[in-house]
Amino acid sequence: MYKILVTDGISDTGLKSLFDHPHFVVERQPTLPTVELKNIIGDYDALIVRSQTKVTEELLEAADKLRVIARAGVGVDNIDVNAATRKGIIVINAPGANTIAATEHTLAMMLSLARKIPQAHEKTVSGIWDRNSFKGVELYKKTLGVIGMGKIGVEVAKRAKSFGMNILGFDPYLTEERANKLGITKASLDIIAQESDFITVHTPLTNDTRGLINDEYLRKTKKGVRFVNCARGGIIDEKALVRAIQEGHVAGAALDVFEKEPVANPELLQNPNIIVTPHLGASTVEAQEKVAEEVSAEIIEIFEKQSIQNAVNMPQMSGETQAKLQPYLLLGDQMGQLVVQLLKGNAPAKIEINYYGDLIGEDTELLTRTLLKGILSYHLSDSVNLINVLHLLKEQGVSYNVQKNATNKGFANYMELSVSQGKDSAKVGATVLNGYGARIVKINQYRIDIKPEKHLLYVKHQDMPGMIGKVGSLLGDYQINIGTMQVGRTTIGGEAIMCLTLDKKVDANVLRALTLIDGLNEAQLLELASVDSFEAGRVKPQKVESI
Ligand SMILES: NC(=O)C1=CN([C@@H]2O[C@H](COP(=O)(O)OP(=O)(O)OC[C@H]3O[C@@H](n4cnc5c(N)ncnc54)[C@H](O)[C@@H]3O)[C@@H](O)[C@H]2O)C=CC1
Ligand SMILES: O=C(O)C(=O)COP(=O)(O)O
Repeated sequence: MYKILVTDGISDTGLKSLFDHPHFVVERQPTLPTVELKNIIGDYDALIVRSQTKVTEELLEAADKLRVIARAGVGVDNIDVNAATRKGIIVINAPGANTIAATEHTLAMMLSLARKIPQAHEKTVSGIWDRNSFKGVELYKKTLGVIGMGKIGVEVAKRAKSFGMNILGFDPYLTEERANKLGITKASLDIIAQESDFITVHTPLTNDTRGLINDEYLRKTKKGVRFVNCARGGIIDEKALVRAIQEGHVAGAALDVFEKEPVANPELLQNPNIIVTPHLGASTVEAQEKVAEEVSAEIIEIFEKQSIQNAVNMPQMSGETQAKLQPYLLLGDQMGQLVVQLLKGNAPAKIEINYYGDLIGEDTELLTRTLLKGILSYHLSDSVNLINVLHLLKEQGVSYNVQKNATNKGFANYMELSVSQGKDSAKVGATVLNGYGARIVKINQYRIDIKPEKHLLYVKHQDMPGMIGKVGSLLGDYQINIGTMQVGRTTIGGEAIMCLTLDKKVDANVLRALTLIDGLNEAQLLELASVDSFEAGRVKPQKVESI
């Protein structure tokens, strides 16, 4: 049973799939301060929040079971994503689910700003019929600068066009071609400043966008410009904005979001040219159902199927790519486990991953993380997962390098994983054979062909007659059934290897007895996590014995 904690006001209808699911228990704590949240967070497997709950590093320190933080919305600036990543916690959001709500709110704010609707409403309900103080301006034929042409920016631009506005768009990802298709003009920030009558921001709050609209930028803007911010407080520097409005350079602003929420700054709240709403951009019935539905569905997928769609701290990839990579993921994890065991207890200092064949055309980031996790999980156990593996690798000072090779290794697809520590090194090569499944086809310098199974016996011996029989009969004496056996050698009569799949684990006595066979130099038991225990996030390999 997985326990889900829901803080902030999240739609019951949207959470229905979780409420109805037999494997999940949902508990609500909508108003708990962070300090108290810290006392209970240790009990939960997943946390669902909106923008109000601050998911800090301190809170996460107490979150020992937490595997998923779900943001029922878009912006994750209230979540310490780095701290979550270090702890191996997946952070997901619901991109797109509130796009229309935020878009419509932006348009509502722009129209309200242009026609002073909130000010006029307030006066009218107070009993004063004032038809002189609220002369507005039209949007028609005005220029709107849209900074951040992502999902919301684009929808705002489309709707503003229907008001007869001329649109200038700025976004590092906006191409000329896309701008033409949207019927807008791709512009620089400076051109937007010089030409816009209205400027609306739709970027996330990042180090780059904090204070993007500051004193210096405001000085470049056209006199009488009006600003809308329904994205994040802090993108427009509030002090600079108030100054520019007081000086009469900026005509007004409509703000839904603030540097500090709830907003208390009287300079903003009492300025007659600034209209405000309390972070309502996503607050529609439809958007709230949709964000909650999306994160609920994803939480179920993550816990039940280990499939992740919208993680902000994991590589994003299409369903098609995920499906293509699926057969390689378990194999990749097993290769990692195998190669580190071949280093005999040493932790690798360097890791080399090489992809060949069909794999070079794929987005292999997830596969790379899986291979690396397989390696690290041997020493770090289940504290390592696909989320924190790169961070842990860095922390351990292990370097890794990935190469995609155009050369062919004789297989339609092939991956090779090499690890080294000082003068010790180990290598495992593997492929997925169409119709036959995963195969380990190389161990160190030896070519072999084995299906990865839970218990493997790796033997180094002299290449001479009778060795296979001796190993086979000794294992038989101990009632150990052999599934498959493969031998490999590089020169006749030189050192050779045997790799056997066994039906059960062999103990140290058997390994010792094997090394007493004349000509047998080394026997090592290799253990792989079974298919059943493979989860995208966690694999628990056993430590190996080797003689
Ligand atoms: N007021 C509210 O209740 C809501 C606020 N939001 C906020 O709106 C913002 C935009 O959301 P979406 O459009 O869904 O996100 P999105 O990810 O689709 O778009 C963001 C765009 O900003 C662009 N960008 C990033 N840095 C930039 C920079 N320095 N200059 C120009 N563009 C830059 C990105 O390239 C991207 O295209 C987010 O901050 C989100 O949190 C979203 C929903 C509701
Ligand atoms: O989705 C976003 O980024 C929002 O800002 C919406 O915030 P909320 O979920 O309404 O607290």
